[in-house]
Amino acid sequence: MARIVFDLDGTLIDSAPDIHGIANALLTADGYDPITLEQARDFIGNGAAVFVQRMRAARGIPDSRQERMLMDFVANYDRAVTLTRPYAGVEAALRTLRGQGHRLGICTNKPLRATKAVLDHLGLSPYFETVWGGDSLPVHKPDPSPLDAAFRKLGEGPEIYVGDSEVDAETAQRAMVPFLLFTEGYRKTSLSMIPHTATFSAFDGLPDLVSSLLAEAA
Ligand SMILES: O=C(O)COP(=O)(O)O
Ligand SMILES: [Mg+2]
Repeated sequence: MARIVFDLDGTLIDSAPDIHGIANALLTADGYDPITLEQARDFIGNGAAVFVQRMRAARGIPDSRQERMLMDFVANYDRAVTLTRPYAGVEAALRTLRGQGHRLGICTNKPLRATKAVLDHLGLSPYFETVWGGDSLPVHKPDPSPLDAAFRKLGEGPEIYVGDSEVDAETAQRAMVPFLLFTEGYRKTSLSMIPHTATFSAFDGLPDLVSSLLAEAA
């Protein structure tokens, strides 16, 4: 049985529409033009503070506004769940993996409260024994500490990290764990630029991919 840890945004859930919504509420309240959904998607992956920095850069908003905008962004984040959907086949894949005895966790750069709120809203919380957010520790991905911590909580057994981005690939490398790259998320570069053990484009293929990876390693 393996310990399998998942990234969240762009991996298990398509959350960009909700994050786009909070971003534009902040921008328009201050008289700035909204950003596009593509921009919002591109800004996700390094946590809330970097998202707000990238959003400000796109609209020429001075650094002095960072702290206030980040506070407002995070304050609205827990309620930003209504437009978010799991990718096709996610829940069935999680159920299968759990049924096979694997132990599952989350390691995301999303703030922990917002992470728990969206997992609860989508009914996905029961699948995960441990959840680590971007603010669970003083450091976040690509620092491997939260990923290491998630694996420690899941006990013993082979480790696998599943994610969608350059940040996740670097985190897995630094933690020295195999990395499965979901190709349909929010990555910014081509697959060949992102170190990975294997890729997958649909969740119905994930349980078999995990089985073959574990068989190879055995
Ligand atoms: O950047 C974020 O806030 C979250 O992104 P992640 O779930 O892909 O780590
Ligand atoms: Mg991601």
